[in-house]
Amino acid sequence: MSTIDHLPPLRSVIRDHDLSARKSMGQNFLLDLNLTAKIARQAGDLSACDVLEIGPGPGGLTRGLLAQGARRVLAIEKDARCLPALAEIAAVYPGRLEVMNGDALEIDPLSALTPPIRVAANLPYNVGTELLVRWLTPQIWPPYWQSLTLMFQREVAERIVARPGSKAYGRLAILAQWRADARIVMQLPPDAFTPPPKVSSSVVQITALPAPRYPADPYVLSKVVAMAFNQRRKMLRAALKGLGPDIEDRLLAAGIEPTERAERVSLEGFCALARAVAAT
Ligand SMILES: C[S@@+](CC[C@H](N)C(=O)[O-])C[C@H]1O[C@@H](n2cnc3c(N)ncnc32)[C@H](O)[C@@H]1O
Repeated sequence: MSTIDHLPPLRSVIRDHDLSARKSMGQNFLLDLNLTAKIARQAGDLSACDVLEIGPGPGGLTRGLLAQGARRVLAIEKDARCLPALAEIAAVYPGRLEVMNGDALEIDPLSALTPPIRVAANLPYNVGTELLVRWLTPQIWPPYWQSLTLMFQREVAERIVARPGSKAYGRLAILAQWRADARIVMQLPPDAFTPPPKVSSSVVQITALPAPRYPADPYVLSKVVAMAFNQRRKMLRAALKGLGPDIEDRLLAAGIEPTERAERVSLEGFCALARAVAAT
């Protein structure tokens, strides 16, 4: 049986290329091409975009992104065993799929991409959060990406879209929602993957805003938020005392009670605090 792109079904690809899943590589493959097509559609209009994909594996999502009309896909895959399968996809989409073999934590793909850029990935769970934090804390505005369409374990997805007052609210929510709209667009049970992971998964759609929601220096905001949530049970005047002896005045200038705890402070409040700290 062949699919719409005239490539073999993913089970055959895995068998023919001997791609037995490796836990050490965070390999939980999506073999249902209807599902990967659905995730690719969540990424929006790809026709004018370069798409960065991390961890294409046997290429299910890659095929979805290309069939969806992506101008070009740059895929970074650590496991060299996947390269022949990906080369077969590249042959069906001439000039539109480039694969880099290596660790996404060590490769900076920016110079190889032409804006507008979207990122789409069924991320290896062991590196997903670290990659997201990097994408959320670039040195420049606007971010180099228009959108991030990313699979995470459900608990991490909930941290990205969390609101103040919830246990999930923290650094990920603030960094994501400061510069983007973030929402969960799909939920996937473990048995959607081969092999099934222990946890459920969610696809998060993070769409860059034309400008940050509130003014703040990204470095200062990042630092303040990291410190505040590092000791999330402490009052802010204690958690942030490393920012200087006058931290209580800074908190008050931002309209925040020094006895407040980080998880009850809104995004707007943290941006005001970043401005008050930067004014030192
Ligand atoms: C959860 S699987 C997803 C595979 C495929 N995209 C799919 O949806 O079926 C994660 C993929 O990321 C790759 N990977 C793991 N760590 C990586 C890293 N540090 N850099 C790049 N790829 C990595 C794995 O080899 C695997 O192919």
